[in-house]
Formats: sequence, C-alpha cells, structure tokens
Amino acid sequence: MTKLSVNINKIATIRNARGGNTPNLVETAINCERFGAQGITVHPRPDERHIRYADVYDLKKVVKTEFNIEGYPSESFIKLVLDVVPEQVTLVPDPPEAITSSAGWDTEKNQVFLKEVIAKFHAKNIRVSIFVNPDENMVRHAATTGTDRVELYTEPYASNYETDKETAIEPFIAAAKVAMECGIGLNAGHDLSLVNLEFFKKNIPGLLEVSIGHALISDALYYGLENTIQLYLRKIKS
Ligand SMILES: CC(=O)[C@@H](O)[C@H](O)COP(=O)(O)O
Ligand SMILES: NCC(=O)COP(=O)(O)O
Repeated sequence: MTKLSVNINKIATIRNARGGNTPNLVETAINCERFGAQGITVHPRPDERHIRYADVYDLKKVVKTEFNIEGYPSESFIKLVLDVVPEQVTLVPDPPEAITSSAGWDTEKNQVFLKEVIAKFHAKNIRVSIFVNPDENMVRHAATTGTDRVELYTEPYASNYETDKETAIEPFIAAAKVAMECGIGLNAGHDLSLVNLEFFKKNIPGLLEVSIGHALISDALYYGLENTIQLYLRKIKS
C-alpha cells in the first residue's frame, strides 16, 4: 500500500501573508486526515517563511496518522525533531537560502555525517528517510548510513513526464529496485500531481509513501480539499 502524506507548507505560506491565523494550519491538518490523508508532512525552513518551528509543536498534538518532518539536519532542526518525536524525519540537503528542494544528498560524501545524525533519531525510535536523486549509487550508499528509507526526488520525473514518461520513469524504477535489494523502504516526492502520480505509482515497485504539497493544495482551490484528497488517493490505490 502507498500512503498519501499531505504537505501543508503552502497553507502556512498563505497564512503568513497576512500575519494572522487564516487559514488555520492545525485545522487544515485535522481536516486532511478526516478527508483520508494517511500522513501530514511539513518542511520548516530556517527563515520560517511557511512552517514555523512553533507550528511543528502544535501539529504534533493533533496529527493522528503519520507525522513527517522534513529538513536539513542543522543543530536547531535536530533539536526540534528530537523534542517533537514524529513518526518520520526526512533529511534533505537544502542550503538555508533554497527556494525549494532541488537535489538529493550525496550519500557517499556525507556518509559519516548522515550516520551520526541518523543514530540520534534512532535513539528516539524516529524512522529516518533520506532524500536522494534517482541514482542507484546514491541509494546504495544511503543504505549503508543505517537509514530506514529513501525518498526519491521526483522533480525530474515530473518535468519530463509530458514529453516522454517512459524515459522519465526509468531511473526511478532502477533506484527503487536497488532500495528493495538493500532492504530499505521507499518514499517519493516533489512536484507529483494528479497528472503524473498514477503512472509513477503503477511503475514503481514497493512505493510506501508519497508526500505531495504544491500541486495538491493548488488543486484544492478548484476542487475543494476533501475532493482533492480523494482524487489523489484514487491515483495511488493498488
Ligand atoms: C523535500 C521536498 O521535496 C519538499 O519538502 C519540498 O521541497 C517542499 O518544500 P517547499 O514547500 O518549501 O517548496
Ligand atoms: N517531500 C516532498 C513534499 O513534501 C512535497 O513536495 P511538493 O509536492 O510540494 O513539490
């Protein structure tokens, strides 16, 4: 089964535009779960331009499904995650000024660092996922860090889907097979959408979770949040 984790960063972006509490992030998370989401994802960035560290504490109190916190493992991020103890932390190599995530880890070069960080999260029984490009070598080196899962960075698939989806998915199939061989779980995310999700799910073996934010929250403007979540769930049903 593939789980849908709704990334609610963009709800916080809208809220922060006016400095008040509309839309209410916590209520949105509760409603996403009520409408069928099997997880909630947030990516607190250092400038807190959308998700604030305080939001993460508030969300922990209400999220009943799987809470996934993404981010670069800076000292303050590690402290936040160890305090909140979500079900999953996803480590992303973004520099502080990144507009959005645009690449996975070099898991070979960062092997020692990742091992140290992962051990800290495992000491609190937090599942760890590492954000990687669809590169077999990077998945193999991810496996030796002790991570539980990898999350494949799907932007290249999404941007090449329209022109040649068969070619676009190839490296992802190969990376997924390596993850399976190495005995680690597989997540995926970034720019997945109603257009490209079904083909991805059908072709990727062992896909445990997709985290989707930008396209899903945009679709909700037209279809409403409840309908939109149902539409996405239909795309990933087995
Ligand atoms: C790791 C990843 O792909 C997502 O977290 C994505 O980067 C969303 O972050 P923004 O909402 O800040 O673009
Ligand atoms: N991990 C990917 C994620 O949470 C959402 O990415 P996007 O759908 O906002 O591109």
